[in-house]
Amino acid sequence: MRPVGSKYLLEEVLGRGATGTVWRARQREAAGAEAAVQGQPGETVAIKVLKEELASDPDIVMRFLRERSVLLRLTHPNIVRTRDLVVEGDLLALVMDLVEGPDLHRYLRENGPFTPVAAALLTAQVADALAASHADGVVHRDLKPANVLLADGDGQMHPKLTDFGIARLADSPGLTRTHEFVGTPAYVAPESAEGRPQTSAVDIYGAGILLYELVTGRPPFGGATALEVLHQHLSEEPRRPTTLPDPLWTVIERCLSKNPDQRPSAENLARALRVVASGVGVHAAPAQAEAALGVGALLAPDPAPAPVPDTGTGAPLGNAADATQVLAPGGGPGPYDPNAATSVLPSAGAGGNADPTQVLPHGGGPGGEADPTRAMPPVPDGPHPWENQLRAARDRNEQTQVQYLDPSQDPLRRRPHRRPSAPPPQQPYGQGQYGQDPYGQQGGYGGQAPAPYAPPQPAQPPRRRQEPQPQRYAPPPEPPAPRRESRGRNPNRMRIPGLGCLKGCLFTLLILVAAAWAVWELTPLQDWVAQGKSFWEAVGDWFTQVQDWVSQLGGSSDSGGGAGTQ
Ligand SMILES: Nc1ncnc2c1ncn2[C@@H]1O[C@H](COP(=O)(O)OP(=O)(O)OP(=O)(O)O)[C@@H](O)[C@H]1O
Repeated sequence: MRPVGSKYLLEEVLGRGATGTVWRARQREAAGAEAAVQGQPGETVAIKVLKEELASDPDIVMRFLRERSVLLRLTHPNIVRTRDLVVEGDLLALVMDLVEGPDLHRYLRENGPFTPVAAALLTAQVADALAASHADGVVHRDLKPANVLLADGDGQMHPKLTDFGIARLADSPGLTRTHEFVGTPAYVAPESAEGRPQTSAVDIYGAGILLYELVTGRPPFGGATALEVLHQHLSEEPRRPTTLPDPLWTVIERCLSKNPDQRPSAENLARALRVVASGVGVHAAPAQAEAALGVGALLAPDPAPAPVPDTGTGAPLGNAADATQVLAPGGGPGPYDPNAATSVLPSAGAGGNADPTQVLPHGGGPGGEADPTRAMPPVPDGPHPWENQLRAARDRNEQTQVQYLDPSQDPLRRRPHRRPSAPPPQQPYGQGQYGQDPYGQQGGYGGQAPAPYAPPQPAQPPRRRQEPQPQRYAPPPEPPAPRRESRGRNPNRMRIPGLGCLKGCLFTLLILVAAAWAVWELTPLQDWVAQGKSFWEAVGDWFTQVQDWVSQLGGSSDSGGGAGTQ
């Protein structure tokens, strides 16, 4: 067991991230007055011991100490409380409340996507945490499922947001100067990816991605390389899962607005998500369903987002998802592994020779010598290589001519097998699965299919109130394809020539006989013609007469012939 300061003993590793290792630890004695929570001897805590590279960077140590008061005062039921910060020699550690329970990334991986109601309620609590921190001027910038711990209590799981301090450490002047980023493309907001100024709106974007991932099992943007993913954040719209309730999609779309000024505040997001959760469930009353459909009205753009200081010129990619990303120096995109852990994105530093294996600046400039300029404030030195790479990628995209193509002229669309299959009919909201487990998991690991929705409530959900929706390109409707007439083929493939005709003749004969019988029996005809004989007797007589007549004809012709020859 290793001591941390004089107050804590590390017992067992709980997990490792890109910025450090988290330990289960025990308190030896009550912490000093500077700690937010003094604690009791024997109490169990979690301690994140930051990597040596961080701990040995004077900038980071300074920032760590400067942020102490901010981190220690951040208290909220949905935020993992930081109890103490320890700086000792080369050791930098955050003492936190120990959360017994998995993180959301692991939970999602093991249990599959959530129902819309459960996802909305869980994200609402994350938004509560963001609202509290934003009100305090703290922007997380590293929102991702791995940073949401699920505390187990009363058979329910309470999401708790953690790692608040880490993104702030990444703001270290040392980091910005050497152009190294801690972050993961899957959760990065477009403005962060472009190195534009960041505000609390980056957390709202992260919450939108998290919500999308909760209901589908994966974040909306993926790709073979980190650059590809970042590019999608900048220019692609997320694909809507077909069975997602309209109100939930409205929330996701607003959070994922490319323009940060269009995103709602965390407080409004939390409120909107609760309205959605109560309006799309199976037990929703008509008024609740109506309110959910009008959720867009609650998602007005945040008029005063909290600014993130010192961002805007090659700012760190503060948002990280669940993928460790290393971009090769010189801008070449490294391999993108969306299932790895948190990200460190070194890029070409001065001279373009950043070490892609280096997690964070170590000791100073290349070569490891201490950098004498380190204590100085960051100097913005032109656009960050990331910006250049992304702009170049975007320019390439813009050069691609996108022309309107008449769908009837589109050879692919005309091929029936290429026509996209008609989307399944949108089912009414309300999934009765919430409550199956604490968070209404849908089951099926990583399943892309969102939860099937229960049949409508007795009352039909009222019509959607018209919301000003962002304009999206909608291709002109295709002319309906002519219906193919069924050829009505007999499944019996053997064909007998003339069989159809013969059947027709026999059928006609049968009808004639039946008609004749009916006329004979039902009219006085039999009395007039055959002295009351029945139909069949009369027919038999006629048949005999015809037979006699034919044989007489034959006999007379024979006798005639014989006379001639005599
Ligand atoms: N307060 C805590 N209580 C219990 N477990 C924790 C606590 N904080 C973190 N953990 C666990 O420790 C592990 C590592 O955490 P850490 O924050 O280092 O990982 P990460 O979020 O994947 O990486 P990063 O450093 O990039 O944020 C995670 O699996 C997490 O569940």
